[in-house]
Amino acid sequence: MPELPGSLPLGSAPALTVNHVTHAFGARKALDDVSLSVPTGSFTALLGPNGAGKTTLFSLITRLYDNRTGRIDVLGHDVRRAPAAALSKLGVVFQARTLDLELSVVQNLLYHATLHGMGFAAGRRRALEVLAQAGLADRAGDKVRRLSGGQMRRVEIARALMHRPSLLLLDEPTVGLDIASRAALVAQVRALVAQEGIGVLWATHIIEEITATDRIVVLHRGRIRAEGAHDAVLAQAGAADVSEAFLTLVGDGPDAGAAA
Ligand SMILES: Nc1ncnc2c1ncn2[C@@H]1O[C@H](COP(=O)(O)OP(=O)(O)OP(=O)(O)O)[C@@H](O)[C@H]1O
Repeated sequence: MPELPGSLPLGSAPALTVNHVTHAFGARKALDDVSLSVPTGSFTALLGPNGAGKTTLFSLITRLYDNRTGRIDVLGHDVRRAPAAALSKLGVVFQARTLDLELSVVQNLLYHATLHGMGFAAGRRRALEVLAQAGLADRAGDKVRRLSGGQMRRVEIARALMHRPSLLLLDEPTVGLDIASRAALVAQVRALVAQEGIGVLWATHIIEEITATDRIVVLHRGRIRAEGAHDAVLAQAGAADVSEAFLTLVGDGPDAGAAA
């Protein structure tokens, strides 16, 4: 079978499928019958305003919360029935920073490698590889505390890639970064999609981060308002650009949430 650059076989399962998932906190539904997919080799932007349900969705995919309705598959593995197989294919960068500031960059990565059952030598080799990919090979021995915010984010992405996941989730990774750091981060992740064929779900409310080759999922008040290729979402919203589509789909006007 032909292979994508990241050695994912063509025709393999999507990196992520979410089918009819609902999640409530008390009486409030944070997610309401949500279905979406992230093909391998795609950059899928999950676009939603504050409170849309993006973090709740990530918490269900990563099994911080248990999905009691519907089904979530990572590369064809049901996260409920086969959590070990599903989580082994999943890399995550959470909204809050989770590096140990007092350890070196490479120590942070090796800690993650150990959690994934990698031996020391293999872990070290892979750490240097992902740091080189992230343009941070020369910072491997530095304490994380000495890095800039943008560099820390890039280390977190490198760490998430240590175990060669097929799906990478990033929850508003550019929050608090300046424009140059934001651009470097987006470029790093787009290169991964192009070169390694992984699927990326990138949660954001920053429209400038989205390009015409992306897939877009618009989430608002826990419901999917649109999903598809960039141009298809614009056509569905009758919009000339993503900003206009976003306002039409999540605004408070008469057309808001027409798909709901
Ligand atoms: N632990 C919780 N307990 C109660 N309600 C919650 C909890 N977590 C989230 N919610 C509610 O669920 C809804 C979705 O929140 P969520 O954090 O998933 O949205 P979000 O799209 O990630 O927002 P943001 O962009 O602000 O991070 C909101 O109404 C929020 O108040």
